[in-house]
Amino acid sequence: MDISIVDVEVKDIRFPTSLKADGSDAMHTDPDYSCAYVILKTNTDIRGYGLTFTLGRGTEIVVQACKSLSTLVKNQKVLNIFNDFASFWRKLTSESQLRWIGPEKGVIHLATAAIINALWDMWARIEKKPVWKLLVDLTPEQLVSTIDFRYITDFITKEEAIRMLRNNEVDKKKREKFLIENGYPAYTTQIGWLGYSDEKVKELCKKFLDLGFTSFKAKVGQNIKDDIQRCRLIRETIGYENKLMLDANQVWDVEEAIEWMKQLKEFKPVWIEEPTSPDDILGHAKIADELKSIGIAVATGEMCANRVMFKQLLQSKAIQFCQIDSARIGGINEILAVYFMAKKIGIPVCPHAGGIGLCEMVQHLQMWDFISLSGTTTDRVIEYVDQQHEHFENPVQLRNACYMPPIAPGYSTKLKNDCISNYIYPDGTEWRRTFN
Ligand SMILES: C[C@H](O)[C@@H](O)[C@@H](O)[C@H](O)C(=O)O
Ligand SMILES: [Mg+2]
Repeated sequence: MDISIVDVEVKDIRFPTSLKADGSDAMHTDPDYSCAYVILKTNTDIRGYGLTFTLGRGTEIVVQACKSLSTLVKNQKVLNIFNDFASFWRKLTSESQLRWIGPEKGVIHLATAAIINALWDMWARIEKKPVWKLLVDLTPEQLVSTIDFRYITDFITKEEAIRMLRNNEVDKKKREKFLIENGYPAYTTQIGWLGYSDEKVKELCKKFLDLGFTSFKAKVGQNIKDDIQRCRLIRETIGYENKLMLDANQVWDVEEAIEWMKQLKEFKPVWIEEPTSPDDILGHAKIADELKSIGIAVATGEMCANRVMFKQLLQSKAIQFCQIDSARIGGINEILAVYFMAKKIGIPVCPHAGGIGLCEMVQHLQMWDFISLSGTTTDRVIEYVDQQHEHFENPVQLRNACYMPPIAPGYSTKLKNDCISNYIYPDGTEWRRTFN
């Protein structure tokens, strides 16, 4: 039947995570994990649920941006959108008045992600498949037709992307079976939030070792002495047979990043994440170049504005690990473009997750990548943080430190009704209690 979007609801959902320093890093010392949550209502029972991850006060601005963009979605026939998704995506990101406050970056692009994520959730619900399976089952032509290649054709073309998918079609079924049986490897950042005490860090390292984790990420960047002490503590607990990654969340200048990391080299971090401004492509390239000789790679992406920035980061070999974020750039359509570019240049994608709904979403994308595009998990892991999953109707499932493929239709983005009534800001029950 003809399904049309008749209404768009947008909600400001926040969790008081700063109270326990959950999620804290050198730059974001008191984050309240939050999201702008979008519900697309249709003339049928079918809905689409999407979100973008934000922090605290910023959420109200993203919510407003979602509302402004929603006029472009309202009264649309969903089949028209999905039959020519790239054109619809371009319409959303190119609206003549709204684009001025981007374009394709910042608040307006976060809002685009929330709406686009809701559309993919709806599409998967209509097809009665989880998003990863929807992506896997689309023909190469259909999948690539969802991507707007504007600004990246100098690096990758539609035809090349289709060819990449074709070349990998042979063993798709085998890989899907493998994934269903074994899941996809995860690493945890839970051990290393900057505001945690040493005792808590140690305790969490042990907890996640017991759960079978072999890769861990810790926050650094506020104070070198503390970093050395913290890294020593972590290495003493997890040993050198496990992997350690470090994350500075953009606090350093370029030279400072290089000097700081030289002082942490004895701890053998696999990568330093976000060593400097997310916009400084040449800066990242310089850091990567300088740290290569001491075996430390550079990773970034959670605040990379769009596919153009990713293109340049990849082209200039400024990163050795590409961290897509399901809520930062304009949703799945644009993220697929980044996966194709990363594949072309041979850089592994290790998604950023942890924030509200990010683990739930990125698992779908990385599973699609494994089955349909890269065909491997070598040098690839999905971030995992054990926070706020209980609020989702279909939360992530981990077994032996691996994400197990979601089964329920959709993008795993639907929040429970209770969660909304408790955490909607500022009137939710939990917030009223906190204020009192
Ligand atoms: C404020 C947030 O918790 C960030 O620190 C977090 O997303 C982090 O950069 C990460 O890589 O998980
Ligand atoms: Mg990070």
